[in-house]
Amino acid sequence: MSEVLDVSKTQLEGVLLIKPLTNFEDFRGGFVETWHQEAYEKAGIDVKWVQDDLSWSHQHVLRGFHGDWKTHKMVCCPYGRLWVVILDAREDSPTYGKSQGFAVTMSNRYQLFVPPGCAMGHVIMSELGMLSYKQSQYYDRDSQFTIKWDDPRFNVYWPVQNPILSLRDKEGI
Ligand SMILES: Cc1cn([C@H]2C[C@H](O)[C@@H](COP(=O)(O)OP(=O)(O)O[C@H]3O[C@H](C)C(=O)[C@H](O)[C@H]3O)O2)c(=O)[nH]c1=O
Repeated sequence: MSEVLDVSKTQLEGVLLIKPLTNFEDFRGGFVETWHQEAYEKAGIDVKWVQDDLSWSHQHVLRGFHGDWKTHKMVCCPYGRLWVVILDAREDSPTYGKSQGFAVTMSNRYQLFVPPGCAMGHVIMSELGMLSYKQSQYYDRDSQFTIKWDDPRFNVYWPVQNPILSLRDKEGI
């Protein structure tokens, strides 16, 4: 049975920070539940996930910002240390244009619940970093939007100034 979730609001409308309390560690290693339907429902998070993803990157790789208008995401870091930034791209949101960064790491086990219309970017702070995220919609590249990591309109803080980027992220296309 899962422990009670520690769910807190963030500076961004609808984005939640979750600190799973099943942080079990012993001399062998550790264990954490990353989803428990009943416990998350009790915490007000009731989403049917249809896809689970793992993305791994080398130090200072930055992926994003990417988002779409339909998909909820549940994000965590199974390995390494990430700096994850969520940017509210919803023009009708009270926090439109605002961003918030989070250290999401294997050791803190933090999860982020990200609603549609919020773009996500992350940069790897460890030698190797893995992002794991659940999606409520199947991947559809054509329905995604991209915002440049350093778009001057949003003045986002990043702990890395010269990240390693894909062409898509370099061009913001
Ligand atoms: C997202 C996704 C990608 N792919 C394939 C498509 C490409 O052949 C390859 C890499 O895709 P892409 O370069 O778009 O991946 P990222 O730039 O890391 O972006 C993706 O992963 C970061 C972490 C995000 O946060 C984005 O939401 C997501 O778009 O994986 C799939 O087959 N299924 C998928 O759900």
